[in-house]
Amino acid sequence: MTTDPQAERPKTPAEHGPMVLLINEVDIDYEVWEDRRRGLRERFTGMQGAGRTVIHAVKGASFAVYEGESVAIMGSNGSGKSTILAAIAGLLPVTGGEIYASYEPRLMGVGAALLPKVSGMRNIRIGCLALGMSVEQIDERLDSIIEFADIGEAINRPLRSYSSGMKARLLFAIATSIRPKILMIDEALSVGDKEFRAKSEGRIQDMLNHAGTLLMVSHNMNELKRLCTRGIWLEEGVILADGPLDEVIATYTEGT
Ligand SMILES: Nc1ncnc2c1ncn2[C@@H]1O[C@H](COP(=O)(O)OP(=O)(O)OP(=O)(O)O)[C@@H](O)[C@H]1O
Repeated sequence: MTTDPQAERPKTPAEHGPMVLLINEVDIDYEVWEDRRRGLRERFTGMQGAGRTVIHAVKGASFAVYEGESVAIMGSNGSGKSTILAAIAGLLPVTGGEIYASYEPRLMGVGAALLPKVSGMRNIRIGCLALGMSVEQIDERLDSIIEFADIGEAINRPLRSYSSGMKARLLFAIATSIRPKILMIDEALSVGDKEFRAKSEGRIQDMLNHAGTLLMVSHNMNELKRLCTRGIWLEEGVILADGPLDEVIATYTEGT
């Protein structure tokens, strides 16, 4: 296991294919305006106002992922896990470093961008178009997506009327309707019920059996153990450990 972020990354296990993702010395900052008013005097004299703050969410992160790998990303709240996945998906710019991907990574998160006022059915069409499917391909797959989501009549209701679990079912059904080469899951499975989790884990295993690659953020260690073989521990935006999942979980559990 590598504990020094500067040290050499773990070697490619023989059973894995070529490198599909390279994260090289990546920094990601957020700029926020915070309210620094501290009292009446400051408020009336205007001496103190809102101030610009930069949050360094990810600091010098480097790792490579190989075809067929399933990587768990763990760490405390606010350690930068979602930020790094969003940057890999191209939803956030990096402040420094580079991200290279051989295929377009597909991100599934509970907050993923579907349209709240539009029905589940129309959201399927919109989501599939965004994945690059043709209208004919969507028509072909529509029934199986609806069947996998399995949310009954709710499929005709606007998305904003869905529970978080119903939304996750629909998102997962869309995101995996064409077997993705690189799938990233950000906590999205944990909101589903037992039956949904079992079904989606089956689909993920199938994807991994077909040389797909998985990056998964979860606070549920059992879920990570079922699906992943490698772990990356991120804390305050810095990678503290990267290696076989059991070892990284042990180090993480001891260290928190
Ligand atoms: N949109 C944003 N604007 C400003 N700061 C943000 C934004 N999103 C996240 N952050 C900050 O970036 C840091 C990393 O947040 P991130 O959401 O990546 O953490 P996380 O590891 O996914 O946390 P959690 O386990 O709670 O989901 C935190 O300090 C957070 O406050």
